[in-house]
Amino acid sequence: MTAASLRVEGVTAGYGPVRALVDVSVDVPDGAVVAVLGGNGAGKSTLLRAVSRTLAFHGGALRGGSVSFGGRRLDGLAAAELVAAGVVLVPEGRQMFARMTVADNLRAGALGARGGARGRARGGERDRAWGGARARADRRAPAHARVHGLFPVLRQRAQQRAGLLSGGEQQMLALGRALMAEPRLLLLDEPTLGLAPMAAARIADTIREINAQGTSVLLVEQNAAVALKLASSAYVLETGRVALAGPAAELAVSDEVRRRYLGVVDETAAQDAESVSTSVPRLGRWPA
Ligand SMILES: Nc1ncnc2c1ncn2[C@@H]1O[C@H](COP(=O)(O)OP(=O)(O)OP(=O)(O)O)[C@@H](O)[C@H]1O
Repeated sequence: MTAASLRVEGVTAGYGPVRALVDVSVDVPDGAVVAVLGGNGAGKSTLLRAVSRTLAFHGGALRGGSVSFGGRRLDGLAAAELVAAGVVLVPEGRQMFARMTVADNLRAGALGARGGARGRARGGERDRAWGGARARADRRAPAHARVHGLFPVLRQRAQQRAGLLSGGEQQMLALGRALMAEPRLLLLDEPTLGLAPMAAARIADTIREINAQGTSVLLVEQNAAVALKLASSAYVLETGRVALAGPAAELAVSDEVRRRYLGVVDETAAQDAESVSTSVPRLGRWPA
């Protein structure tokens, strides 16, 4: 295993009586984009929670297996320690501080594992702590420069409340905030969900660029066509188990993936249907 590869081995996890993952193994080689596909409830978010040590926040627990990054076991760490280890989750729904400015959201991302600056402190004490934290965050000039280079709009909107950004801009802020912690591995949960096609394409391009700059990515994405284009390898989860895995280019042409996740109509059925109507769509709702 190289310095920054992720290895999920035989992970079983669930919520109370619900078994959401069963004996799941996933590898993200250093520098790779790896996609996880699957229908609703297949266990994709649970996998990211198992890696990011956030299962407990959702009432879940890891019940077996191990997760390691760069040879270091992650399953004994607290969620906050993950950031220091170089692993940062961008959760589904972006979850920014809507009433804080864009600039302060980015600063919050830089705090990461240092933690506590806004934690237990109150009133003036909290303001002083946050002031110190802001100053520390502002020293992260290379991370700031990288984020503003990727997302010039975040510099233009620096003093605007995050809640006023468009959906696409909020996703940029969520990615930017994660990058402020200078991660070696990003865990992305549905980054294009709910975005218009142009905004989704923009986010996909940015993920490619972030990866080209040296950050590995484990990508959960409902848009299978986008995910398979970005990724070098992919895993398909079905009811908590790995049903298919392999190079993304191979999965993209596999009949099962095409039918179930790329919305491609079965050839024979399509030909039968075409004999009745010439307007049968060969491709479903996912844009290429
Ligand atoms: N907080 C929770 N408490 C109880 N059960 C949960 C919780 N979160 C997820 N589950 C269950 O765990 C299973 C896997 O869910 P998970 O959210 O990981 O799937 P998913 O592939 O990400 O699906 P989706 O795309 O719908 O989010 C499902 O049966 C789901 O109902």
